[in-house]
Amino acid sequence: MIYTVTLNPSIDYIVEVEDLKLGELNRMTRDLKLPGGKGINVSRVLNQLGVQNKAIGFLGGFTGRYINDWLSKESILSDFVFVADDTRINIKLKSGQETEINGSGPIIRETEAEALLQKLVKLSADDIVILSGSVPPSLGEDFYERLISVCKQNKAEFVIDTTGMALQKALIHQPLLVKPNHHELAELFGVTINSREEIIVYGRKLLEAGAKHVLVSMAGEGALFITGNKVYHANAPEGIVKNSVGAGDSMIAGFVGTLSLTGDLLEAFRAGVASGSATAFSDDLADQEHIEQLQLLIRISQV
Ligand SMILES: Nc1ncnc2c1ncn2[C@@H]1O[C@H](COP(=O)(O)OP(=O)(O)O)[C@@H](O)[C@H]1O
Ligand SMILES: O=P(O)(O)OC[C@H]1O[C@](O)(COP(=O)(O)O)[C@@H](O)[C@@H]1O
Repeated sequence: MIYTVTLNPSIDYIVEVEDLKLGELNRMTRDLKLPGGKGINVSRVLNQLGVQNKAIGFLGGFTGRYINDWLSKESILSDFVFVADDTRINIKLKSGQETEINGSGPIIRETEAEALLQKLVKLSADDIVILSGSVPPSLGEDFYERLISVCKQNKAEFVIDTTGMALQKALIHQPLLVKPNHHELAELFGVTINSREEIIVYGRKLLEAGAKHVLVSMAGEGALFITGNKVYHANAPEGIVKNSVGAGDSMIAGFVGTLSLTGDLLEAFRAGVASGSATAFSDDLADQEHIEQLQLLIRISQV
């Protein structure tokens, strides 16, 4: 079974304003409320791909109920810990450019944190746990380490998609996959990256630090897949970008879901890129038909 863990879910409130004027009244031309948070996005795309999975994490208040109801309607298995405080609302403002304003998240008590860890005590070596997104400040920076240690004790594989120290500390525990975008990769090493060659240099450092496979996504430029001593590039298909929120999460879903079904790393890479692009070209996340269409347009070459 694949588990997705979203410590900090969100309602993504997508707002379109034609010509945003700061300090003035602006009227929305369109708005959309979607369940969000990285692991939840991964679960929704895995579901599209027909890959059984269970979403866990923390939900609270009216916003948490909205997300829970949405997941039930899509028949996604879930088992969240319900907390007293409201799940956050993240603003995704579209006005020419995409501007994101993400909340810090609700207060999580130690008893609630323990309840989440308890949901993973029966993991086995056949399971993959996808740990995604930011950590609400009240949980403490080491919470991913606590989750990883439960995965390791039960010999389950884990994937981690987060930033900064939490990602750095996870590498030694040999995650199945890490997927920074090229900006996050540069930030992680405190450098500026100007070329594909430099991305490969820093991507390889993540392998050396312990990751089993590394995907570096580059939005419209596609992605690099770094594994063993090989590096592959995949183009991103051409299309009209509607909403790239969740593109990275969709890529993780496509990769891990396909790897779990086929065991084929390059097919997983292809499905990952197609899923990311299908989401970028949609208002909501990618659907199965769109992912299948785009897979036909992806060329993978060894670098
Ligand atoms: N503008 C785009 N055109 C085509 N594909 C895109 C675009 N933006 C994202 N994607 C697809 O989604 C993947 C992940 O996107 P990216 O923006 O790099 O991740 P993140 O959401 O984590 O920042 C890319 O590798 C690509 O396949
Ligand atoms: O936990 P964080 O880092 O604040 O990110 C949460 C946000 O990331 C998203 O999961 C989208 O992530 P990606 O665009 O990187 O795939 C949104 O749904 C959500 O608002």
